[in-house]
Amino acid sequence: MQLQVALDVLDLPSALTLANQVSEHVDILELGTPLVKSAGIAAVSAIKAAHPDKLVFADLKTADAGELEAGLAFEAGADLVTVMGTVDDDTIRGAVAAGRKYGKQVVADMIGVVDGRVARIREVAKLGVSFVEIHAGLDEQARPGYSIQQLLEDGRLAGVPFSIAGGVKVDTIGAVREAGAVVAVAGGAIYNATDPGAAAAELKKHATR
Ligand SMILES: O=C(CO)[C@H](O)[C@H](O)COP(=O)(O)O
Repeated sequence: MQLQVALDVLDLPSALTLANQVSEHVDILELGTPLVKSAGIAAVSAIKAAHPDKLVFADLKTADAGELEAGLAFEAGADLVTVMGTVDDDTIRGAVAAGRKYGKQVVADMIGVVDGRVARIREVAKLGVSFVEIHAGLDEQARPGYSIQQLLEDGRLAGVPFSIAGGVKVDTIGAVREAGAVVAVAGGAIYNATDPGAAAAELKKHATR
């Protein structure tokens, strides 16, 4: 299973610093949505230039004009982009068309889908995305009683390639791997750590065990 770090910081210098601290332990460097909104699409080019050996993931969370937005990120150097799993199928198809044009990958982000999630995961998988991100966002995670377990259960049931995002930590990443995820996404568990490099190394150990 690959490990993806979400660089959920708000400016490019902080993102470059964090990427330098963790890159040797991760497979995918994700520019979080707030970073792209704050620093712009040029931040994708800067991270790719600093880490050409890593996959760069632009978490655009595109909701419309899929081909146009995905194309912007691919043109800037992204290897993967996200499109929302809830949006019009043609938006997802458009992003996939851009992926084919650039030889890059599109990921459908299922944030906000709870009821009927397995059925929608199977539908979007048929639209040509590389994998589906089963995701509980930061707001959902903040609610009392949140557990990552339902994400894992839906991943097992869906029967298509999936990643998991939603507060992945050292004590849950083993279960993410056992559920069959192709990628585990970790943001807070890395960027909130006193030593982000050590935190990423520990997660990577559990991701590949
Ligand atoms: O996309 C995101 C929020 O929308 C985050 O980047 C993703 O949830 C990973 O961060 P964390 O591990 O802190 O949940």
